[in-house]
Amino acid sequence: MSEIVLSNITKSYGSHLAIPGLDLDIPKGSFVTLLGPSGCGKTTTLRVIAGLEQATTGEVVLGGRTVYSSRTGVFVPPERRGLGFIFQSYALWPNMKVDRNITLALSEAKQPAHVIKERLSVALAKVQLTGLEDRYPSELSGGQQQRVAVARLIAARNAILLMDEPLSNLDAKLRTEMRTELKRLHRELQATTVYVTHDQVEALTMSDIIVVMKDGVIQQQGTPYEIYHDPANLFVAEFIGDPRINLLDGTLSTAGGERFVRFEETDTPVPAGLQSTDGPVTFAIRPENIAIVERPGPASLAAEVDIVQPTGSQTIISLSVKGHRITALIPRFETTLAKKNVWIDFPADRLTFFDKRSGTRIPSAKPALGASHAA
Ligand SMILES: Nc1ncnc2c1ncn2[C@@H]1O[C@H](COP(=O)(O)OP(=O)(O)OP(=O)(O)O)[C@@H](O)[C@H]1O
Repeated sequence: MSEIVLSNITKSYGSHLAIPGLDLDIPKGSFVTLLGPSGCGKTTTLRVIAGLEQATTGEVVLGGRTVYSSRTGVFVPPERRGLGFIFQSYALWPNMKVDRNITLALSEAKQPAHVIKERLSVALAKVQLTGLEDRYPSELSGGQQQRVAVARLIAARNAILLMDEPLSNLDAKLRTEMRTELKRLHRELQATTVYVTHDQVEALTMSDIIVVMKDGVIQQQGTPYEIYHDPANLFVAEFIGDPRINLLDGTLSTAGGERFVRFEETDTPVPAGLQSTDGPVTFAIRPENIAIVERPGPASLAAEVDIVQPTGSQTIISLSVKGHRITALIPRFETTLAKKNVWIDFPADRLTFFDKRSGTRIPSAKPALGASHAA
């Protein structure tokens, strides 16, 4: 069942059309992330759902209730939409202590005192702030302030939670911890959550569904697996993944009933059923799918290792193949390969093909990668 439905939403700021026409259907209880580069319209979309921004045209339905319709003139203000939100700045009241910050909405909603007390103590315990309820926000660290904002969401028990880059002000370690906390929070509250970020790791680690946006237009909507392994176009392929996906120009050809992609005079088999005629094509391979081999096979390419960057459990290897820069990622700590000549293979079932002109993914009969997805 859908909890949030946006239909044909447009949003203009003066003559600037930030959202040219957006349809989005968010299932009840899901964690959906709006992901994209700065200025792609993520925050605007979230603010339209919240009612902090009024769309120029379209319709917003929350939990079956129309809260905005340009056709009928309905506009329900944010405080009556039954939402909880956390924004980049945690928006705590500086003049109120932690307990009041957490329970303000409950007392305004005239909840009985015993309910407020119980929800406060549960929320404080969940974010591990018990004992700090008498402090003012200025007496807390950034991470603790963040957790107060989370505690407020826990206490409010809204059916819909909206979060706009809530972790962006935190240091890397705390961000990783809070990611886990927010994911746990979502599992426990089962609230429909819309999360805005430009950080692909946050999107991949936390979401049920990722919506990738560019210039106010949805490029792809899918599970993290689909977005990572089956990008709909070159924009999505390049935006997701660190180190970035390798994009190469080749030529599709057919010989003896077999299909190949020719790249630097080497023919690599392509996935079965690739729906494209012979000719120029862009193909992509993720760094972790490049095989560095000791003995060349018929489709191996000679490469020179340029830079080797161990990151701990993995090593990023920058290679050069006849002047083309190619990045490989190997699952171990490696320091001995620098400046060596090696061979690399592109496994056929790991190649993704894109139309050179439109940048759209070319479908194939490629089987799903890896069994872990199905598990
Ligand atoms: N109040 C405003 N007045 C004019 N233009 C605006 C306003 N708010 C947003 N925009 C424009 O609308 C577009 C979408 O902005 P939005 O803030 O939604 O992007 P975003 O993807 O959330 O970016 P960021 O990651 O930088 O926050 C941008 O081009 C932005 O400049």
